[in-house]
Amino acid sequence: MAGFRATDKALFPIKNIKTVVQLFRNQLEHSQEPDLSLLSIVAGVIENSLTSRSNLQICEPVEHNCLPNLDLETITLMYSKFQTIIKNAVEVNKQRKYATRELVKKVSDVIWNSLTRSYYKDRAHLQSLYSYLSGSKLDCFGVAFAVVAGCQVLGYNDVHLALSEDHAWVVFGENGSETAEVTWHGKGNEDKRGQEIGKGVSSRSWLYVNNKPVVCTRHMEVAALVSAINPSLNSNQDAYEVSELQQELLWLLYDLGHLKKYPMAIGNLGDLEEISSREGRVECRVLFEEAIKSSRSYYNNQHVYPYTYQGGYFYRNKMYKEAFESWANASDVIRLYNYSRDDEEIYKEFLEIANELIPHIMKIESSGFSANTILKKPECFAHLLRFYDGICQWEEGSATPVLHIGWAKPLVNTISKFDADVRAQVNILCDTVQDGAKKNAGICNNNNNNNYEKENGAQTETKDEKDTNFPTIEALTAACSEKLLNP
Ligand SMILES: FC(F)(F)Cc1cc2c(N3CCN(c4nnc(C(F)(F)F)s4)CC3)ncnc2s1
Repeated sequence: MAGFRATDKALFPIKNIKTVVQLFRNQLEHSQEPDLSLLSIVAGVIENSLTSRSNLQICEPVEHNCLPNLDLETITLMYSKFQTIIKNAVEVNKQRKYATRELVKKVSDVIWNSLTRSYYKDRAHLQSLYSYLSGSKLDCFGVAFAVVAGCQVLGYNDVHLALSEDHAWVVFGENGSETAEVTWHGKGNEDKRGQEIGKGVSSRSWLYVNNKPVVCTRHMEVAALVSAINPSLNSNQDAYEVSELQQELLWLLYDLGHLKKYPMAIGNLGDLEEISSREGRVECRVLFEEAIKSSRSYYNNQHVYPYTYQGGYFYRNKMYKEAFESWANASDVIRLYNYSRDDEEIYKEFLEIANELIPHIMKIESSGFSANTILKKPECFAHLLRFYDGICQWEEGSATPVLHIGWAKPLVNTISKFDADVRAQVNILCDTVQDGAKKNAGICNNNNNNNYEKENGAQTETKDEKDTNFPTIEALTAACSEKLLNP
C-alpha cells in the first residue's frame, strides 16, 4: 500500500525545495507505491501558494528559496479529506483483485459530481488534488489524475493513467487490457465517461495517438503530476521557486528512469533546461533528441510534440534549417492521421508554424543580411515541401478539412522565396505505396530515419544524387498551391 509514512512526516514542516525533493525521493524509492494523493496535494499547495495573487507580498524568504511553510497539519487534513471522500462514496468489494468498469465509472462520478457547477476549465492551477480539495475545481487532466489517485486509495493498483498528447483516460483489469474515459475533452463535447476508448473513426485521430498512449506506472503518474505543475504567475511571468521545484523533481524522475517512456515530460524538462540549465546535466538539445528517440522506440513515432519541442528550440536559437527539418518530421507524423474535430490543439500548432513561424523566418532570411541564407539551401526547400505535403496528406481522407485559403498565401509566399536554381536541385522521388490507411506520394527528406520513409519509399534528393526523370518540384508546387487555391 501507498502511504504517508513516519519517514515522510519527519520532513515536516517543509521549508525549502530540497526537502520537497526528499519527500518525493522517499515516496519514489520506497519499495511500496508512491502515494499519488499525498504528492499531488504537496505539489498543489506549493504551486497555489506561490502563484496566487493573495500570497505574493507575504511570501517571506524562508532560507534562500522562499517556500510557504508546509506544515504537517495542513497536509494531513487534506490527505485524510480525500481518503474520506473516496472511501465513503465507494464501497469496495475486497474479493475483487481488479477494478471493474463500474468501479472506475463510480470513482469518476464521485469526482465529477463534487466539482463546482460551472467554472473556467482552462484556467491554470486546476490540475492538482489541492485544487480539488480546496476549490472543488479540476481541469481535464486533473479529473483523470484524481480518478487514478482515488482508485489507489481503494487499493486498486491495476488502474493507471493513459496519456495522449491532448487527452487522458485510464486502463485497468488484467494486464491493463481495459480502457475507460473518465474525463471530458475540449469544449462543447459531450463527455464519454465510462465508455471504452474509441474503436471508431476517433481511433484514427491524433487525439488518441493511434492507440499508442503513454500508459503510466505509479512512478510515471508521479512524473505526470510533476509535469503538470504550472509555474505561471500570469501570461508572461513564472514563479521562480515553482519552476525550480518542477525542474528538480523532473531530474529526480529522470535519474530514476521514470521519464524513459514519457516523451512530453522529457520535452518539459528540455524547456526548463533551456531557460536555466543545471550544472553537470546534459544540454537541453540532447533532451529534445531523447524525447524523439523515446517516441520512436516506444510509440512507433506516432507522437508530434517531440518534434515541435525540438523545432521550437531550434527556432528560438535561430537554427532555421534544423527547425525546418524538425517541423517536416512532425508533419511526417501527422500525415498518417485523419483530421477530426477533436484535433484542434495540434491543428493550432501546425497553423502557427506554417502561418507565423515560417513566414517570420522567411522575412528575416530574405532581408538580405543573412550571409549564408537558407534561401540558397535546397535541403531547406525540401524540408518545407515535406512539411506542407504532410499537412496536405493529413487532410486527405479526413471528414474535416484542414487547409483553407488562409494557408495558401503564406505557403506560396514562402515557396516563391526560393530561386528556381535552388528549387531545381530538389528531386521528388515518389512511388505510391498502398498503405492500409493512406495512399501517398509524400515527400520526405532522406535525412530523417523514421519508419515513414521505409514504409512509403518516397524521398527527396538534392541534385548531386540520382538523376531527375521525376516530376519536377515546380509540378508539385503548382499542384499543391493549385489545390490550396481551389480546394
Ligand atoms: F493529459 C492531457 F490531457 F493533459 C494530455 C497531456 C499533456 C501533457 C503535457 N503537455 C502537453 C504538451 N505540452 C507542450 N508544450 N510545448 C509543446 C511544443 F509545442 F513545444 F511541443 S507541447 C506541454 C505539456 N506534458 C506532460 N504530460 C502531458 S499529458
